[in-house]
Amino acid sequence: ILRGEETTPHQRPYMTSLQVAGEHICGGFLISDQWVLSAAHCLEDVGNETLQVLVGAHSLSEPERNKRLAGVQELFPHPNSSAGNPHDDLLLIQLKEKVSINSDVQFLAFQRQDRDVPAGTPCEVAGWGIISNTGKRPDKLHQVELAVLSRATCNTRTHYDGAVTEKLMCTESKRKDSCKGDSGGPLVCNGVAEGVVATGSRICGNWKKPGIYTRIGPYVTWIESVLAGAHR
Ligand SMILES: NCc1cccc(Nc2n[nH]c3ncnc(Nc4cccc(O)c4)c23)c1
Repeated sequence: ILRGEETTPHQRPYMTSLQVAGEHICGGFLISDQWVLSAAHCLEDVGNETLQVLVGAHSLSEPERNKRLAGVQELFPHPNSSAGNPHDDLLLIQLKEKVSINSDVQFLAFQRQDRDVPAGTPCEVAGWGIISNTGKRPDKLHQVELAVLSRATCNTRTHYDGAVTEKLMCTESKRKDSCKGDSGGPLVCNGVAEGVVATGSRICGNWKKPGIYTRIGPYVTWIESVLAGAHR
C-alpha cells in the first residue's frame, strides 16, 4: 500500500495474509469460515512449497490473541486464469479447518450483482504489500482510500488502451495505490468487497497506470459452484 496509513488493529478482521515459509506473499479475505478469496497470480510465487493462510492478524510478527495460521485443504484458481493473463485472476482457497469467528476473525460480504461501481466512489484497499517504491515491507496492516476510475478513462491510450474489460475495474493511482504484495486483497466500497487487487501493470503510484481490480460480481456463479461442489 503506497501512501496510506496503518490500519487500526483488527478493524478489518476479514483480511488474510497468504504465506510461504512464514513470508507474506499476497493478500486475501475470508468470505466464510472455511473459504478465502484471493488472486490466482499469487500461486506463481508458491511453487511446490506449502501455502498457509494467516487470519486474525494486525502484525505479521508479534503474537496476537486471535492470530491463527490456517492450513490449506484445496486450491481453486479460476479455470481461465493463467500466468501473464490479467483476466479471471481469482483464487478460492478452502481451509483445512473452519476458523473460529471472533472480534478479530470475520468474513466480508462480496457484491453479488454484476453492476459497475460508479466512477468517483471512494473505496478502500488494505494489505501488507510494500509501502514504498524502494520495496519496504510493513509488519502491520496498511490501508488507503482510492476513488473508482471510469473504465472509459482507464481505457484511454495513455492508460490501458482498451485492455480493461467489463470484468475489471480501476481506481485512481496518483501517488496513493495498491502495490506488490497487496494482490488478492479486497477493494471495499461501502462495506462490500467489489473487487480483488490484480497485479496489472505492476507499476504503483503512477496516475497513468491506474490500479486494476478483478470485479467480483461477474464471478458469483463460479464462486457459488466451487463452494457448493467442494467436499469436507
Ligand atoms: N497498483 C497496481 C499493483 C497492484 C498489485 C501489485 C503491483 N505490483 C507488483 N506486483 N508484482 C510485482 N513484482 C515486482 N514489482 C512490482 N511492483 C513494484 C515494485 C517496486 C516498485 C514499484 O513502483 C512497483 C510488482 C501493482
